[in-house]
Amino acid sequence: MDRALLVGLDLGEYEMKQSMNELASLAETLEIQVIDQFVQKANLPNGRTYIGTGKVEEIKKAIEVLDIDIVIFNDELSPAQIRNLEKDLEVQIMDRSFLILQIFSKRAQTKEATLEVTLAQQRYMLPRLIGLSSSLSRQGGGSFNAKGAGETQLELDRRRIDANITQLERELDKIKKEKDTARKRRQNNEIPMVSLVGYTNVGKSATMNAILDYILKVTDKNVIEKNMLFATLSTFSRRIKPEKKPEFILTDTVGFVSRLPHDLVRSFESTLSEVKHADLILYVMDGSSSLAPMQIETTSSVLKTLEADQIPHLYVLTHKDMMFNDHVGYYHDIAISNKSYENIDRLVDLIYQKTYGKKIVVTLNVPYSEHGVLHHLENDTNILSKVYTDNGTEVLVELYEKQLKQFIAFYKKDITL
Ligand SMILES: Nc1nc2c(ncn2[C@@H]2O[C@H](COP(=O)(O)OP(=O)(O)OP(=O)(O)O)[C@@H](O)[C@H]2O)c(=O)[nH]1
Ligand SMILES: [Mg+2]
Repeated sequence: MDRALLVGLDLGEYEMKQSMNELASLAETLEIQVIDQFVQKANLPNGRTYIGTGKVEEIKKAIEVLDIDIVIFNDELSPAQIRNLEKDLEVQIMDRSFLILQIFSKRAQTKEATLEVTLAQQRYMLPRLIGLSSSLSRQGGGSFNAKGAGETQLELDRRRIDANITQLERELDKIKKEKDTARKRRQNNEIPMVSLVGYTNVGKSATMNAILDYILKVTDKNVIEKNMLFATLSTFSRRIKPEKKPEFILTDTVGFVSRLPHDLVRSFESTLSEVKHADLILYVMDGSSSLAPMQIETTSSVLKTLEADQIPHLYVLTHKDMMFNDHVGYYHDIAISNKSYENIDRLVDLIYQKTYGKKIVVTLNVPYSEHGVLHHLENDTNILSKVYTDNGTEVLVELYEKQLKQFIAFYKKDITL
């Protein structure tokens, strides 16, 4: 197991302790052992080494004493900073972005996610080739200062990465087009699409499973839920069709983390396109965590980047079973438990209200020639009564406002007032 030191620069921009703890969890996700951490207060990062010269010296000593293999920085470093730090500290240097990219790369399971992570990694590497090639050449015993041969190699590497990026973009574009077609088909059918969105490890997948299990009594189609960062790296969509109600598509998505590498958000366009085209977004937060406000802020800012911040949404707090009292300080539309399933039915009701509108009761007159319609009504609405008349079946039904469009030809009168 690699032994690491964490280093953070406190510029007063965010809560440092919490951010360093998160960095430690990210490192542990990659099975890196965190031995110690250093935080320095500053007004500005040092252009050459990110942290100040004195701090570099202090860390160098710690590296020797503690037998450290890697130093991980809680920010994205410039290519020059990585290079200089590698030279000064003589161990592997990682920044926050690199760490997150590594986790995504290890976890990616679908072809789409694998392509996206690889693309993000290549985009991240391109401007940093000099630093990377320096550590490669050091491993090979050569000197990265050697001009000529080194530069040619660099140029070759750059061209190879450029070609890779083009190829990956092309493959992803193909997948995106296929998904666009599938989505258009669903949109034409007017099936609402609902996306679960939020910080990593807040309970998005668990909410999906709870809905599948509690409402549909389906357990074999569950998605993976785990107490770890980035358990989900692909979007999974499931059709939700309770008895006597219309259907909607529920999508579980990749979790966010604060300061997600820019390259990653850009590369996950295809996966996150699901979110961009949703009819309703469920902002999922862990109601038992003091980090909920920070998590929701991060989520909102990523959604803004995706231009998805104007989509109708609901704030959903999970872990209701772990909240110590009913007084919840965070703004929310509903608090649920994915363990006891408390309020899962109410969440589903809210989803219907937001996507299909309010419930109404109407009388429909269905001619006997329209065989399919009664069957459709039985499946998708709540039939209150049926009377067989000379002109056809007169049905009193309870349904959602937006469903009426499908049956408007048979509309007789509105009972709801
Ligand atoms: N007690 C309790 N645990 C929950 C609840 N919701 C989720 N969990 C647990 O919290 C952990 C994280 O849940 P996930 O559903 O995997 O979280 P996620 O948001 O999908 O995380 P990523 O896929 O990593 O982004 C799991 O161990 C869940 O079982 C809840 O309401 N109550
Ligand atoms: Mg998940």
